[in-house]
Amino acid sequence: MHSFITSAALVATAGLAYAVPHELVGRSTFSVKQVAAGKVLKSGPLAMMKTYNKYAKIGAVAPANVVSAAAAVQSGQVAANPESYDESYLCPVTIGGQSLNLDFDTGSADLWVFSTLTPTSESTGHAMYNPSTSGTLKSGETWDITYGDGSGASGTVYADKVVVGGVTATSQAVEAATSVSSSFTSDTDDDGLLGLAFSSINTVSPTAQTTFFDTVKSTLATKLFTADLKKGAAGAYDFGYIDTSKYTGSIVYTAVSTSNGFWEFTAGGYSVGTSTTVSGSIGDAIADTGTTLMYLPTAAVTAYYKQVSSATYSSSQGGYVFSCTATLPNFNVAIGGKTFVVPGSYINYAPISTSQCFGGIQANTGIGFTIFGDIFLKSVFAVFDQSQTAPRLGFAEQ
Ligand SMILES: CNCc1ccc(Oc2cccnc2)o1
Repeated sequence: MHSFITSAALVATAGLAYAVPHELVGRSTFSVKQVAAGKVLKSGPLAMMKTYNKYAKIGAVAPANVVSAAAAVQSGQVAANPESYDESYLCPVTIGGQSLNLDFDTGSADLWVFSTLTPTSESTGHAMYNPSTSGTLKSGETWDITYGDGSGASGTVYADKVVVGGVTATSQAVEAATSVSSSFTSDTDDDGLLGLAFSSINTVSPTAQTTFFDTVKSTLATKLFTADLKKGAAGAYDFGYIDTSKYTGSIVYTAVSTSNGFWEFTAGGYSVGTSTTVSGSIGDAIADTGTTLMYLPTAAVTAYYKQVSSATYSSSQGGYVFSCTATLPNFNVAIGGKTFVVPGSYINYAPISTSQCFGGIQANTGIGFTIFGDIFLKSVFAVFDQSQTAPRLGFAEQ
């Protein structure tokens, strides 16, 4: 049981003079936020530091052990800056004190970067990690990754200090690229990826490495991170806490299966536009910040574009396209018993000609599961939560 009285008592026993907090003088009753018995908040030292800081002006000084205990508890926030058309979101990260912009990807588990080991013909225009400054080679370890869009990279592995929004991994596996595919070379905003899926799908061989989140999670105030992506504007990833100002209503949680290494869950019924007819269930899906679009079961895709008169499947473009002047219906999906709305305007992804636009909803044919990519995630506030006995996903309206 953690309560204000306890903290005040602690201040008293610490032999410190303290005035009765002014907001309590003369009051006979006050309420204190209770924490369920037995739920030990990792952020107890943080709470104490806040008390000491609050009364520093009247001389309260935190004992050294409280300072160090609080320092061991981390949390932080990093901006998620959209590329054009929100193709991906890039976040500033320092590696061995060197700054790179990385694509945070909840659909993969490798932290890899352009490096001084990448051929110049493949790395021109990118920030590069130089492992010789402070990196420690993980001898004999290599990596090789291929993504759903066919892009990929490979290389060798170092250990170095990685800082994300003030959260520090003192010895994080940093995968330095010795080869990258053309779509990475040409995307000069993107200096690599920071995987946030489960470490079971990390590609380093012979010794799989932990993701940045798995490396730091035991030091976080709460073992979770949140994604607050936005349409055409900077959002943020928060590590170690939930910022309640970033969403409206309540967060609903849904169970996660980790057997494929993804943040995999079961999405419920869907509907198109204002129609309330639930047209069946979406089913098995992953929450993937590293995928730009939504890839849904063909039945849902057909139902959606049936309501867009100019829509047609373009085999040359490899997806559904429609007139850029089309008024698109919302796409609604139930998760954890709550219906989330993807605004129709979010589903006009980008122009492909003077008159045709490419759909933000496409079919999951050949993928094997549904992907809720950035088109969905920028419509919600998402919680990637390992603070409970089993991992779970949380979603709220933003
Ligand atoms: C667009 N191709 C290059 C590129 C940027 C980010 C990624 O990585 C991906 C691609 C698809 C799914 N998940 C991560 O590839």
